[in-house]
Amino acid sequence: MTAPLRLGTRGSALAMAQSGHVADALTAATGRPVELVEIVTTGDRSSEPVHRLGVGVFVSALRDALTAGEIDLAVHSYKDLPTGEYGGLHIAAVPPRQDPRDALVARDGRTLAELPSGAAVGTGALRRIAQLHALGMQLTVVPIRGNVDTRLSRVLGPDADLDAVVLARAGVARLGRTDEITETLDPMLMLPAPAQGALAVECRADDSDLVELLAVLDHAPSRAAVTAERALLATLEAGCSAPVAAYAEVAEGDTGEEIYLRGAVISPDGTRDIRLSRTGTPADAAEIGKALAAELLARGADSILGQPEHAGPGTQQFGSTE
Ligand SMILES: NCc1[nH]cc(CCC(=O)O)c1CC(=O)O
Repeated sequence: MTAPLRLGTRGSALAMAQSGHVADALTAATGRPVELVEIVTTGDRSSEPVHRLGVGVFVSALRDALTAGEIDLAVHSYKDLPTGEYGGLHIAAVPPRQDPRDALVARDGRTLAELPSGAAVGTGALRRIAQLHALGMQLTVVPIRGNVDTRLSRVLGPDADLDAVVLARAGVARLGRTDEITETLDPMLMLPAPAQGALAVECRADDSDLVELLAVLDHAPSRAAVTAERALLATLEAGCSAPVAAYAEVAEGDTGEEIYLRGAVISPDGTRDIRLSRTGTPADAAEIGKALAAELLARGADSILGQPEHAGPGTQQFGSTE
């Protein structure tokens, strides 16, 4: 009998759901048994706000375990991965992406437009804070952190203290709680984070049998979309944590597959808001992302990104602040 593949995962409900989903898909496609191995990360142990820690802390323990050979593969929320290359590891599959949009969970089933003036809306990511401010509504934006259940309890629990929270629809869906969503936010208003809703299945680059095996889980349109969004982020990043949003859609056009990429850079107070888009073919995903980033910079994104007060200590080496 073949030894089970060891899939390293964080212990959070979200990570377990994602890892379990990939493990099942892999077994279904290849017949190989997969065992989940829980890895505790620095991020799980800390109570610091995520925008200070950088989400890279959730990732590095899994990558260390992969490098050390303690596990064979790891499943990450793609948007949590730093944009830089990680030596010796390879993203062998990007499975079909979930709905990448953000979601509102509000009291009394309210939508964004129905929130009362002064409503307290909780969210963690600077990207969401900035876009909530940019709406120009009379909202009180409250920075929050914690896992998806904790954030939902700020609205739904017995100790609820907020009128609404904004979070990734995919995370809520993976926990089976889509019924709690009162509005899925239009990307025109709330452009998602680069790679939101996508997973990355990673293994050692020299584990060629596994690289080949995991390819069955790869979904080309999802990979192209994520490639465009992350190329945009990487180009803009330059060691800064200002709010960057990007969303690529891949669809069948008149002349074959087309990719439509939207990108935005918004100042945290919402007063400066630069949004642009670009289309092309999925094969050119990375170039489209870089080109759109360059256009954003040319339209003034550099002056938003360059403001040092937006780069918290310790955030330099981490891409996403989601
Ligand atoms: N911020 C952390 C995080 N990382 C991945 C997800 C779930 C959604 C996804 O896979 O993109 C979430 C929760 C959220 O942003 O609400």
